[in-house]
Amino acid sequence: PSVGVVGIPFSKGQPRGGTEHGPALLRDYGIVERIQDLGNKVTDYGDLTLDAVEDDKPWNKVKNPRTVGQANRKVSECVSKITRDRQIALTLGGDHSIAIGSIHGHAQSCPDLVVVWIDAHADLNTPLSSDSGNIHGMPLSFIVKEMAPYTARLPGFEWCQPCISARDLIYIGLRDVDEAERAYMTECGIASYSMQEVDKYGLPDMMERVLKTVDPTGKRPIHLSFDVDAMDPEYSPSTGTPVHGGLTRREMYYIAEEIAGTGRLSCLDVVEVNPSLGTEADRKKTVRTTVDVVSHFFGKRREGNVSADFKMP
Ligand SMILES: N[C@@H](CCCCC(O)O)C(=O)O
Ligand SMILES: [Mn+2]
Ligand SMILES: [Mn+2]
Ligand SMILES: [Mn+2]
Repeated sequence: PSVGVVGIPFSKGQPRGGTEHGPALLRDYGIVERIQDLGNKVTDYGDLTLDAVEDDKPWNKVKNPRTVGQANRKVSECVSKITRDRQIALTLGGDHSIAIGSIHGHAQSCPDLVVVWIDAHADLNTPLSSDSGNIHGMPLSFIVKEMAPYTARLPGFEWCQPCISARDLIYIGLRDVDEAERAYMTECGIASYSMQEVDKYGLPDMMERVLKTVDPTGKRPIHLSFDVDAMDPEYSPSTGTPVHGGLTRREMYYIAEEIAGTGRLSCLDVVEVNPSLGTEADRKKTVRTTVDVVSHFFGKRREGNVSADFKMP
């Protein structure tokens, strides 16, 4: 399959500088080459140029609304173009607010997409429910149609219409959900497989349930939004909001190989790698694990791979 990679050097959805260096670090550790070496045809579109909006006053507690809105409009245009050209989009973040543009753009060319959100957090706060005011904790409230009554219209988001139904979204890995987010999920009927369900069902049964729930016909394009903080901090320490008791490297490999096996991965977000956090060893561990996991989303199989042009020796 052909893959379009775009770097989204962005950090204004949260207060810890450093996620803007995520794309460069992932590239330095060979994320593009690893995907190419698996036989994928890869086009690297480079990094988006994202500017801060002058005098971007908070909206209530919400920080950098215009800057985040403007950036996501660009993300949407870019992802829309990549997916319209029938390429799998790979967006390298950047904080998780970039998923607003990524899902919006993907939905322009694949309106029947489903979203699998792999994260320790629900990222479903609204501008009024958020305690932190960090938009990386709110992306899905701008995207899920049933959330519209609760989501205030922010300056900079005039372009953004919600584009998926609650039944087209499913979570994996939740273990740090705010009260309002839990209430919204119940109200809207959003399905979730938290770490409790991961342990209760085990991955094989859980992944079957996830895909059956969100895509029973097994035909719909998959938007996989992967927040590296879904993994246990043991594997991905350099991230802004780490939470203990997360997914292991093996568990992420399994999930990635099952998603890849559907042949319907249509956009992958890889977000919240923050090279500025932790020790040099933490940074190396985080980016190496992330690149390894991403290779399994793009065809790497632990049973072994044989390239198309392999000649039996
Ligand atoms: N729920 C917290 C933490 C959000 C973490 C965001 C990450 O998952 O992208 C908040 O709203 O600030
Ligand atoms: Mn997130
Ligand atoms: Mn998270
Ligand atoms: Mn731990």
